[in-house]
Amino acid sequence: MLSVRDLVVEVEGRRILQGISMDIGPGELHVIMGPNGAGKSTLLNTIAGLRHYKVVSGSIIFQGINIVNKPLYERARSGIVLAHQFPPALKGLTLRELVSAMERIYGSARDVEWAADILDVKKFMDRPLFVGMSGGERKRVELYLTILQRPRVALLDEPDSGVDIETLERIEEVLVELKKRGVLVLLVSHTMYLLERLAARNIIDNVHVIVAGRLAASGDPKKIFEMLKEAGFQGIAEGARVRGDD
Ligand SMILES: Nc1ncnc2c1ncn2[C@@H]1O[C@H](COP(=O)(O)OP(=O)(O)OP(=O)(O)O)[C@@H](O)[C@H]1O
Repeated sequence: MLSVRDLVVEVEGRRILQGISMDIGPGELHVIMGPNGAGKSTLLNTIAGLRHYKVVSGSIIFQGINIVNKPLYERARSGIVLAHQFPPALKGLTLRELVSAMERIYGSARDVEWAADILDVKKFMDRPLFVGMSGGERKRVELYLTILQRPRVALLDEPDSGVDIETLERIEEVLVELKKRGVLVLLVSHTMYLLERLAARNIIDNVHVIVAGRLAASGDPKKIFEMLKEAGFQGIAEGARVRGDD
C-alpha cells in the first residue's frame, strides 16, 4: 500500500505540487493524467526520492512507514523503482553487461524473461546501451530494466510516449502482467489509445487528474475519460474549484 497525503513539493524554490493525496492499494494500477507542466513527473520523482524535489509538507507512506526523509537508494531497496521519461545513454556498456551486473543485485534475469519476450529486447543485448536506439526501442529497454529491478512499486513516466501501435500493445501486455503479479503501478500517460484499451480490460483501478499541481479529479477510468472528453483538463479543474467552494 502506498499512501500520499497532502503532499506539497518545491523544485528550485518553486512550488509545483500543492497538496496531493492518493491511496494505491496492493496490486492496483493508477493512471496520472494532466496537461504538460502540471506536476505529474514531479509526483513520481518525489515518490522515488530524486534530489531537487523538496517535500515542504505532507507524507508518503509505504508499507506503514513515512519515507519522505529516506534517501533514494533505501526507497529503491524497498522496491520503489522509477522508469525515467528520458532514459540517459550509457556509452560503452552493452545491455547484456548491465543485465549481468543487475543479476548480482536482483537475481536471475530468467525470472523476468516474460518481460524480455513481450518487449522483444533480446535482440538488443549486444548493443551499447541506448546509443543509436530509436525512441520506441529505448522505451522498451527502459521498461525491461525497470522490471529487472523487481519493483513492488513501478513508477512509469510516459513509457508509451512516441511509440508505435505494436509497441503500445506490448506495453499494454506488460502492464497487465505486472498487475497480475501484484506490482503496484503508477502510470503517467497521455496516450488515450493505450488507456482506453486498459480500461476496457478493467486493468485501471483509478485515474487521477493533476492540473497546476492540484488534484482536479480522481475516479474510475470510464467516468474520468468521459469528463475529459466533455470538459478537458481545464474544465475539470474549474469544476473542482466550484465544488471546492461549495
Ligand atoms: N528541476 C527543475 N527546475 C525548475 N523547474 C522544474 C524542474 N523540474 C520541474 N520543473 C517545473 O515543474 C513543473 C512541473 O513539471 P513536471 O515535469 O512535473 O510536469 P509534467 O506534468 O510531468 O509535464 P509533461 O506532461 O510535460 O511531462 C513545470 O513547470 C516544470 O518546468
